[in-house]
Amino acid sequence: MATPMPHTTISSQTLMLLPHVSRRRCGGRARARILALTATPTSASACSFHVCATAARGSSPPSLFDEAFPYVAAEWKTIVKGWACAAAAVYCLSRAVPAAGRLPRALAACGGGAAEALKGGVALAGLAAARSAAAYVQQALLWEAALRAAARLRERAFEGVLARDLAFFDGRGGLSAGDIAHRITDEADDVADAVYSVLNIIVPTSLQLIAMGHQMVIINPLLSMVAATVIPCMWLVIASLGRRLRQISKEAHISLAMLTVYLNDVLPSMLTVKANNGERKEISRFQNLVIDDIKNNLSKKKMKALIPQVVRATYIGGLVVLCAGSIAVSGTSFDGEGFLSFLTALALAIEPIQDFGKAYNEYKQGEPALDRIFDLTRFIPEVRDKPTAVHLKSVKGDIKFHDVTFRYIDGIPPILDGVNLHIRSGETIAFVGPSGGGKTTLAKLLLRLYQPQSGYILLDNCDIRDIQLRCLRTHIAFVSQDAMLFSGTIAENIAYGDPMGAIDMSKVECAAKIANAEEFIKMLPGGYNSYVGQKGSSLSGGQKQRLSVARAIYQNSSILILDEATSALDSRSEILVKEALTNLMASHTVLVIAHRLEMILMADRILSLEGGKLQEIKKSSFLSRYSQFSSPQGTSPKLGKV
Ligand SMILES: Nc1ncnc2c1ncn2[C@@H]1O[C@H](COP(=O)(O)OP(=O)(O)OP(=O)(O)O)[C@@H](O)[C@H]1O
Repeated sequence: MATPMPHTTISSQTLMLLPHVSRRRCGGRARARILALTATPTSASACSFHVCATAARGSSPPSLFDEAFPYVAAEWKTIVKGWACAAAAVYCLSRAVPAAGRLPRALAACGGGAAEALKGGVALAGLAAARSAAAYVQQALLWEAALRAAARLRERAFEGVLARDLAFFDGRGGLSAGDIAHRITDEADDVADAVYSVLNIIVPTSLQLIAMGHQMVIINPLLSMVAATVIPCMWLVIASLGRRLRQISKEAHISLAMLTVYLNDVLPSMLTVKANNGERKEISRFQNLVIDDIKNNLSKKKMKALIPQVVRATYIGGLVVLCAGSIAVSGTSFDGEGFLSFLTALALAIEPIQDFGKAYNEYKQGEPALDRIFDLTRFIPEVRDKPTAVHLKSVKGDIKFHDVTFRYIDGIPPILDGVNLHIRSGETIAFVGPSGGGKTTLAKLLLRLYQPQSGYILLDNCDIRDIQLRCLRTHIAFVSQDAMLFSGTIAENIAYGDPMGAIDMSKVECAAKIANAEEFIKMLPGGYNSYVGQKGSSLSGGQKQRLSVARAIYQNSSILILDEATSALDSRSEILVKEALTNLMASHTVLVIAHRLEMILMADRILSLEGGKLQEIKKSSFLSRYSQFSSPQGTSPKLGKV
């Protein structure tokens, strides 16, 4: 007998798509709340390993820089090419500085040496053009690296979200779907901006600063020292304003995130809004959020506008100091040509200093976004694969629950209280009981969407914790009450279990036929290629349900769970689907959670789940107990929550 053990991997198979309503630029939410999250990688990427290894060691969490480094380092080839272009651009610039200083003399000598002046001008123009071209390629390459790094991070974050336990999506994870979508879309863009700025300052800006500083020192060391006093002043100003900008940016991020979350909530609920005349109320809620957003965003924009002005003012102040310095040293061998070259070099040195400031600010703005994205990946799921988990090629469908006790939240009575159950291979079991009795929960435990607090479940005498999650869920087809469909075509929805682009159309058509969906599909203009709209919004409840049944049939699993799978069907459709299910029941282990008498009577055994306890009901006593529900027309009566 298998014993309860901790588990190991992840499957995203059963997770629903996150609604995506997103806008550019959003960021922080209360950090304390976010830090409650945790995550583990599904892929063996270097980045994932790094984070997990640290988590496993129980050491202090890695710094943001450490976490982000592998994503950026993966783009090293593009970065090196970009930096090589930067070096070329700086080389052109350093050649242009003395050439600029010589130009006035060449122009003054125009009368006697026009060719000389032309040569100097052409050389300068050539250097400027070469510098522009190199700078352009440098920026394009560094942007490519930054965007690719952000895309990797985005993928990793989504992977992390899919690896989360289902409980995270039940609202106990502390994050709404809108917030998650926002982090993965908009905030990843903020991270790209920050990465670009940092890449840009590491080499191009530093090189330019060093090259121009070098030029200045060659021309006039004393004056260079005077000029150098301007740099720390500017840097102090930039740093202090940057800290303030980070705080303001965080507030702006929060207000924009709240707006996104709100839209994610309200847009999919339009039916309820309209049916309840909620439009005015929603407009005023939206306006309040917009006002908040404007206030915070405006503060951020003002600060961003203020910083260059302050930097410029410091720069001009510095130049005044420099002029005074130049007067003080006028007795030295500082000629006009040297002075012009010096000023050119100084002007070109100021540019990278300003870039340092901009990059610092960009990084400060991107920091909260980076933190929030990594928060999606910092966790270890409760339900995961053991390293020794096995893959079962096929299963017979023999299921045993041993003393299974489960509650969603600590401190409340268990939903399942020491449940023991043996379902033999090929059996059909109907689960009945009051609403909220725990029927769906029982099915979810079999799928390992949650972890029982005690007891264990065996599939073909193998503890389901010892079976790879992907494998387990491949052998169990689940038709949920919600008949969840995804944006996409009918064929894509039926063949959801297959990888993208690997749809077996003959299998799709066959599944649709068995599920009695073929008739309505053929009436659609695009047939199997018709789009179903967001969450299948263009289809009726019964049509969605038939597609869900078709999806389960397509999966061709040994175990079929039908959770009120026919509740939205009319009696004619129900009869047809019932016939199809009768055929499937002959060759599958079927768990039916049903409220319709006919569906219940199709089962070999009827089990009632109430107060956490399972009890078998004989068909005869079940029939006599509920005979009052029999429909006069002979169609399947709905029992309600029995
Ligand atoms: N994700 C969840 N988090 C917390 N409690 C939950 C969650 N899902 C279900 N519950 C609670 O667990 C209990 C059992 O729910 P379950 O969906 O299993 O009942 P059910 O018998 O299938 O009900 P119904 O027949 O109405 O579908 C209910 O009280 C429900 O409120």
